[in-house]
Amino acid sequence: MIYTFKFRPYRRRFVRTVSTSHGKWDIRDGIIVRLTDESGRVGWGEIAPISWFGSETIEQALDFCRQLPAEITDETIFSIPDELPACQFGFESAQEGVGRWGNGEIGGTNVQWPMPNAPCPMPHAQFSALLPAGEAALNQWESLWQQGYRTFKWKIGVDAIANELKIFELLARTLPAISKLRLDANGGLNYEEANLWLWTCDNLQANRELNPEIEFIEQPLPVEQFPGMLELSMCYGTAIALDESVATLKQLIACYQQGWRGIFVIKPGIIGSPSRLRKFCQENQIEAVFSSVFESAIGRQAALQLAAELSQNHRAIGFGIDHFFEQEHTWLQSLWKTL
Ligand SMILES: O=C(O)CCC(=O)c1ccccc1C(=O)O
Ligand SMILES: [Mg+2]
Repeated sequence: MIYTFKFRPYRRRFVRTVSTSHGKWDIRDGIIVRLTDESGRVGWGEIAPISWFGSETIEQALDFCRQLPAEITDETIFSIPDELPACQFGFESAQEGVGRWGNGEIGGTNVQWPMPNAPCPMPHAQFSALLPAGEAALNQWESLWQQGYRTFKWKIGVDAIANELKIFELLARTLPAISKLRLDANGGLNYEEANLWLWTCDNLQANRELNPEIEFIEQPLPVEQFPGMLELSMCYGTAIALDESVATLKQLIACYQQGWRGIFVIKPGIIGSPSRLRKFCQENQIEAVFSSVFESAIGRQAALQLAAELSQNHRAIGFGIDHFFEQEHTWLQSLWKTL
């Protein structure tokens, strides 16, 4: 199959700054990809790298798109190197999506426009909502609760541990006991701090009827300290989820082979080839939690499709939708006009 290929870089500002142990993040840079097959059917894809997380940079992704010819084939798509995992995802999901996008009308013309024709592929999905870091979490959870969220994620390893433990205690006391809380350190703790967090969580779980369930701590230690996380996972009742350590499929397979049987956070947007992820998940039963990379509705559609196919558990998926960017719909429409 031959496809006409077009792409368009974008830049969007988050409604609220995202704070992690890596610092502040205000702007999401990405690339929208459009493939048109010989019969005129269109497929949309999104490349949304996070280089500090282990994917290629936006510049590398742009260089790759720029050197491609105006017509590409399946072979082009399936031979994108592993060094460009966000590109593998963007192109492969665009290719898989050819013909699956809805018709709409913009300015009186009928178009295959970049909105999914199916609603969310997970009608009964439970989504997790990201709380703001620090004390702001204490004022924010309630409006998210009213929107229907029951699982929350709070970033730790951003401020001094003593301050965060105080806020955590307040947060745990305020959140309804039927809610779930995930803590995400983004690799920002040292071994002692990770022990202290896990110990605190275990203690809190001794009073389960009074407190929310602490579902897991995500990536407590830096990627290089895999043995430390393996050890910690055997010492506490509170679970550990690997995230940065399993950013790409190659890393995920390496952690699995080194004996990790805890939770794997899968960010489809940067993991690499969706078809190879599918194959791995079908051959190996892993406990996966799917999560966003703050992509637009285009990348989200493909990521949720994969989550629907591959997650075989009760865990909420980390796509706090509709509160990261403003005016998604308008943005998508204007984007269509330029492609
Ligand atoms: O996983 C979620 O619940 C939301 C997404 C999220 O936290 C995230 C989004 C972009 C980059 C890194 C991360 C992260 O999990 O560390
Ligand atoms: Mg994380």
